Amino acid sequence: MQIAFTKMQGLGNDFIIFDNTSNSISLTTEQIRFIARRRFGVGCDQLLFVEASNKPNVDFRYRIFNADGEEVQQCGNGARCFARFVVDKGLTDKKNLVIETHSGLICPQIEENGDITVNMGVPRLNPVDIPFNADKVELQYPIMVGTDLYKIGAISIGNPHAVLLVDSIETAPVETVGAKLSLHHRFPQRANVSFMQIIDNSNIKLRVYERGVGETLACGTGACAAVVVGQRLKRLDSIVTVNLPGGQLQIQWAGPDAAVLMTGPAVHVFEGTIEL
Ligand SMILES: N[C@@H](CCC[C@H](N)C(=O)O)C(=O)O
Repeated sequence: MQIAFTKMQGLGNDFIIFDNTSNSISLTTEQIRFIARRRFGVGCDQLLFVEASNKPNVDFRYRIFNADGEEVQQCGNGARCFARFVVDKGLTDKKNLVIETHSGLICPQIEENGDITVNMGVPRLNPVDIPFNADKVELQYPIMVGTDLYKIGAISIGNPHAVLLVDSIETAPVETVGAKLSLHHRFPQRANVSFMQIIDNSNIKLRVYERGVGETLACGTGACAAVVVGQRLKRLDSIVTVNLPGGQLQIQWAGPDAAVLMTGPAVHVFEGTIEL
């Protein structure tokens, strides 16, 4: 079976996108892992499926699979690539979209300069909604990783995140502590783990160990999570430039009950077909 796909990237967080508005492509976990595997398959961090929505006033449905084959709820860089894809493919001529995901609606808007701003919804801090094992909402939670004690912000941007503050992004223990926290028993659905160095009130550096992938060059929801945690600690302003290994995102959050807005690029890389 030959399947057509589009390769896209947002700050080096890369995606294989399948158009299921006129197809009914269904892949097994093994096929997803094969496609995502670098050097053996096409290679990507996530696979995205564009589908029609049957909800009123909703333009499309968006499904996301991590490279390990697991379906997840949300993806920030993927949302921008999704919006660029549906416009470039002529599936819509709208500049403001409403997209259904497993964790609610998100609203991408195509900017004049080609960047895309996505309303990622209101961040969820209640432990039960993340989900994270804790009795009440705290700014930071103490958590043991082996014999070491860390403090994390825990938050959902539609998907679960832990955020740690570090003095130096270069020496942050992303592959070690990130991997362990991602699988920590207090996150029953596992977590994405961000390491944030605060440069000043409106600039941070960030590296993210993504659930189901490992460290990526950028994570949009991780950037949103870090800015909300930094603001709640009164360390960040309402508009923040997030410097990730793959480039910059602008994140805006006006505080409790406000939605997080993420602005950044989405880039088409190539079209391909794969034999499965
Ligand atoms: N790269 C993404 C997040 C993708 C999903 C994540 N790994 C998860 O398991 O929740 C982003 O840009 O937000």
